[in-house]
Amino acid sequence: MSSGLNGLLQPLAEAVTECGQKTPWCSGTWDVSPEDLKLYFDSGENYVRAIRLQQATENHLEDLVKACQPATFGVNDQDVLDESYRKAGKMDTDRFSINFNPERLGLARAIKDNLLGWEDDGRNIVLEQYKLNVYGKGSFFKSHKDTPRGEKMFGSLVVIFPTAHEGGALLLRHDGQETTFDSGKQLKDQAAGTIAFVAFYSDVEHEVQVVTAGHRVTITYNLYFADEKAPILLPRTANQGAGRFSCALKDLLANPEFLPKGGLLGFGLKHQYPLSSKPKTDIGLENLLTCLKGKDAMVLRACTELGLLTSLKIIYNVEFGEWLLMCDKAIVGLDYQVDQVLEDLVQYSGGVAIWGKEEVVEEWPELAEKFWRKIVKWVTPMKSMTTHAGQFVAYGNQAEMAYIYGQISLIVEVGIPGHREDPSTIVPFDFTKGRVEVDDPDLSDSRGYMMDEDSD
Ligand SMILES: O=C(O)CCC(=O)C(=O)O
Ligand SMILES: [Fe+2]
Repeated sequence: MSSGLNGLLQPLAEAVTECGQKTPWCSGTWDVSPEDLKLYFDSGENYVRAIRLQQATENHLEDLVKACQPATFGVNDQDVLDESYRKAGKMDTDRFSINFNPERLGLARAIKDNLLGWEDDGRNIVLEQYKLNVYGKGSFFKSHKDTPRGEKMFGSLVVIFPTAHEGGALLLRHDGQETTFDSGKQLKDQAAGTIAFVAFYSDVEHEVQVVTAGHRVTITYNLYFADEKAPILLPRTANQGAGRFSCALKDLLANPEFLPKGGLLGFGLKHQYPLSSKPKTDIGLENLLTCLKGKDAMVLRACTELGLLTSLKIIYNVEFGEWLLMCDKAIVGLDYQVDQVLEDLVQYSGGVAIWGKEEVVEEWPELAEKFWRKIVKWVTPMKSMTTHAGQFVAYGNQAEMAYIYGQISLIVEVGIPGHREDPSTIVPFDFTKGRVEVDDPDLSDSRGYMMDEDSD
């Protein structure tokens, strides 16, 4: 029976895979006027200096280096200066000023269109100037993810100014995809009034390779979704993949053999999203529905358009992989060493068990009877997290742990044939009636609550 269902889900799963081809970054060069490249900065000696970046000499740039402070980075909530991990100069926004404005120059618009695929969409993004950095000879920044600064933050923009440099390429990695952007080479043969830029989603791991000559001067921006009232911010451009997914889903819902008793479909999201890490906060995941990226947004849009009820959930892998628990919010601040973790989590988070390990369920059927309330059919592999905080070290560009990246799943409620958009028609799962339709999940992808943002 379950293999029949798996067979029916195959075209849907393939359609999602196909939509994932778009890269989670975009890059290029942009022409600007000489006036945009005039940088004013606090020399640290009670006067302000100005340099024209497009014609700055090595001496000018050395003055800029002297006015910078060594760049630190965040390891969990500690601000760390460690020049074996990050060697660069930084200047905070209150110490410099520049005419260059990505919104006025149309760069913000291009990023919205390219990274998010939001051409024709009236809604918007907001850029926040974050820091100026100077990477002189020997400077670098090892692999990290930019620290999330709120649910609405979805990415980063790095603008690289036309000062001659060699090395210092930016390496980007995400989910098996990888690219390198060598700004020194990109800018070398361009007119003096050209900048280079790279924008990427927040969960992209990246590193700056060693600068071997010259100075690489950058300004980084945090990218946010604008605060919109509309419930869903989604790409409007119907790309081919999205159309195919939508058709596959429509066909499936029309097929009476598909989930004859109704049920839950699960999509492990491709991207990670910022979750509040404040203990015992009651922040649900609904807000993140407006912040989905790339193909995650596409799946949500298609399901919503077909009238299906959707929600975001965190799947916790608890008690060393013995149970999977589906929760509406992130769980922070509980003592995870207690024996009764399953019961605690159900009580504090309103979670429900969606799977139990066979041996455990056989030994404690009363637990399964009490907690096992739902089953989920996964279209894209489930993304689960363990609740063991402190197991991983998070390397970010800032010491801040108000938000940490988490793995989230989209759950779609599918009613019985003819009433697909009515979740109340779903025949409740009853553990005592057997495990027939349950596949064992692949737990190999379970991650710690604090995501591992590897250091090498
Ligand atoms: O300069 C770059 O290309 C990236 C810098 C970076 O990753 C950061 O400041 O967090
Ligand atoms: Fe970064």
